[in-house]
This record gives sequence, C-alpha cells and structure tokens, in this order.
Amino acid sequence: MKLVVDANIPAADACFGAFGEVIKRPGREISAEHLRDVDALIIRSVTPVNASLLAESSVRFVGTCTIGTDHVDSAYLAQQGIRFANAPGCNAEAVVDYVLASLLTLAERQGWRLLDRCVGIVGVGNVGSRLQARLQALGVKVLACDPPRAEREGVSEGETGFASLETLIEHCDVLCLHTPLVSAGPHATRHLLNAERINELSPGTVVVNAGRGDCIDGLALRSRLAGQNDLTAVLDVWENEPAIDTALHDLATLATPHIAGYSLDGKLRGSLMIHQALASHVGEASALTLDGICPPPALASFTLQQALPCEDALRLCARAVYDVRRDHESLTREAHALGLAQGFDTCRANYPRRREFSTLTVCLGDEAQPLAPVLSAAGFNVVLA
Ligand SMILES: NC(=O)c1ccc[n+]([C@@H]2O[C@H](COP(=O)([O-])OP(=O)(O)OC[C@H]3O[C@@H](n4cnc5c(N)ncnc54)[C@H](O)[C@@H]3O)[C@@H](O)[C@H]2O)c1
Ligand SMILES: O=C(O)[C@H](O)[C@H](O)COP(=O)(O)O
Repeated sequence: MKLVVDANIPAADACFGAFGEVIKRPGREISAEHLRDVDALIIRSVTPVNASLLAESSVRFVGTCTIGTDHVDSAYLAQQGIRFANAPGCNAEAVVDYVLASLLTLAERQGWRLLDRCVGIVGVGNVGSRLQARLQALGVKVLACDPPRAEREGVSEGETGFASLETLIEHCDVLCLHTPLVSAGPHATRHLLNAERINELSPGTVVVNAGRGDCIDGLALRSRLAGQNDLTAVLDVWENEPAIDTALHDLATLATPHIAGYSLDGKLRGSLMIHQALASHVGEASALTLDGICPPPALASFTLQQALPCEDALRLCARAVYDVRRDHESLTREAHALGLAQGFDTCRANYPRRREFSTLTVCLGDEAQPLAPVLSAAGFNVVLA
C-alpha cells in the first residue's frame, strides 16, 4: 500500500509505516498529481478533499486526524465508495485547556475573577460539553446553546438547560464558540455570530472562537473592535487561514494560529484513531496504544505548599503546563519577521511540545489542601502530600 501523509502529523511512521510506503507532504501542498497511484490519504484540516483532488486517483481511504471535517466533501467520498474517517474528540481536552488558560489570563489582566463570570457555550459537543463540565465543577455559571442537540434530544429551551443564542448574548460575560462549520441547512453556522448579533453584545463581553473562523463575521467583529473597542476577542480560528485579516489580528487581545487543540496528546490521539480506522479498513488487528506512542510529560508533578487564592493557584498550575501568552507572542513575532500568513503556518509547523492539564499531578502540602477541589475540577491530578 502507498500512503500520502501530511508532514505535520506526529508519529506518522509509528501509526502508518506498517501499512506500506509513507510519503510525507506539507498538507497545503497535497495535489491531485501526488495521489495518482496512492491507496490512502492521511491528512489534517488544511487539505481540501474533493472531486478535483481525487477524481484521477486510486485512493480508497481518507483519514483526517482532526475533529473538524469541513475540509472534506464526505458526500463525494461516500458516492465513490471511498472510506472516510475523522477523529472525534481527539483534541477536545486541549481546546478546553486553551479556553481556561485564556480566561485565566484575561481575568488577571482585566481584574475580574473567572469564578464570578457567566460563560455561554455555543456548540455543546465533544469540546463544549467538556468545557461545560470543567466550568461547572469550578462553580462557574454556564449557559449552553445547541439547537441541533436540543432537537435531537427532543427538548425545548429551558427544559434541560439549553438556551437560545440570543439568551446567551443577553446574559453572558463570556461567549465561547465551539461549533463546526456548517454552510447550509436549518442550523448553518457560517457567520452564526453575524453583524446584528455582534452589535447586541454588551460592552465588556469576551468572545472566544476556537471552533471555525467562518462561524464569526470577521469584518463585523473587526468594525465593533475598531469602532467601540468595548469587547475582548480571543481568536484561535480565522476566516481565510493562513492569510488572515491583519487588522482583526491586531485588535484581538489573544490571537493564536489555530492551535487550541495542539496538545501532543490530542494530536497523537488523532493519529492513533486514524491508524485504527485504517487497520479496520484493511482488516488488520491493531495493538498500538496511546501509551506506546506518547512520551511522559517533561513536568509530571510539583508540590504546592502555600494556601494561594483559588484563581492564583489555577493560573500557576495552568501556566506550568500551558501558557497561552507564549502562542500569542510567537504569532506576533513570526508575523513581524515573515508576514502574517507565513508566520501563521510557521508557528503551527514548529509548535512546541505541549501537554494537557491532566498530565500534571499537583501535590498539595498541608496549607494548600483546601485547593484540592478547585484544581481537580480544572483537570489536574491532585494528591495530598
Ligand atoms: N481550534 C481548534 O484547534 C479546534 C480543535 C478541535 C475542534 N475544533 C472545531 O470545533 C468544532 C467542535 O468540535 P467538537 O469536537 O465539539 O464537535 P462535535 O461535533 O462533538 O460538537 C459540535 C456541536 O456543535 C453543535 N452545533 C452544530 N450547529 C450548531 C449551531 N448552529 N448552534 C449551536 N450548536 C451547534 C452540534 O450539535 C454539536 O453538539 C469542530 O467541528 C472543529 O471545527 C477546533
Ligand atoms: O478540527 C480539529 O481537530 C482542529 O481544528 C485541529 O486542531 C486542526 O489541526 P490542523 O489540521 O490545523 O493541524
């Protein structure tokens, strides 16, 4: 078997080498001519897969080591009998870490407490529901909006905690978007946050987008930020990546290059899930495990002796694992050196090794032991020293 694999996929040899010859190519450069005599295509989200890529190819399996699937014309693949797999949930914990790290950083800069905020979550799937669980465990008030889920589960607004987007806009201090990009249909998400809704946001609202860039009307957000300068934007995803809007980039308080899900754990889970799907496609058993391909974390544990205020302790532990300010600064730095589009992809290609909150064990000395519930709610392992 011959496989073309995005060069940005970690553990590609361990996950795909046993199936045959692995040819690595930059994801944005994979083209029809690379696929003529290829059996399997293993990608991430930057390779559009459609008839024009595959019509002349012998590809029978397409696997994307990502949650999102908007880059793949799955109807075309189904019609051609080409097996398709994605990696649901693979990096969901990493995205939740990103959102918590971002909110804790904003809280410190702007002088508020995360634990006092009301957070709206739009899209309560693998990412949104994990975010909801961690925030609620911390005692943060959460409003959740997911009309497709409400419909599937046969519930109406208010009945089981789902609320409308308008309710979230009216009541939330923070609005987090975790929706997929859906272009058509009753629950389309393209420009879900449109000019009208952006204008309805109360001054001071924090908008976080770690779903897909096109779920927000970037021009409308840019004009509210440039005109009134009364919102805070945390943007990980953008319209037209990597050639994103420079003015919007400059106006965002935290601007990162689509790396919310870029924990090593999340990426390796994605590779492993597609390895398993390919093994099942070719009828082979697989013995590969995450532990087999994932190294131990550089910082596995530390001891906290002091009875710090809750949010200071949360920030300290979060930053010991992942400091979102580093990603914001490296995008700014690379954009200066290379221009925004090239800087965006350079940051992604050279992304430093990042682990998830759950890889850190925090040992609490006597005085710090009251912090156990809050640290464990945020996703850290906690032991009493
Ligand atoms: N920034 C990143 O690095 C990163 C990482 C992972 C995922 N993502 C993006 O986040 C999206 C969500 O990930 P997930 O794993 O939670 O996906 P998921 O499919 O598990 O959940 C998506 C949820 O959104 C809901 N939804 C769909 N249309 C909606 C609408 N109009 N309004 C409100 N809710 C709606 C769905 O019902 C579903 O519950 C992915 O599709 C992907 O595009 C981004
Ligand atoms: O859909 C996903 O899983 C995420 O957006 C993922 O982080 C995308 O990673 P990329 O394809 O940009 O490497």
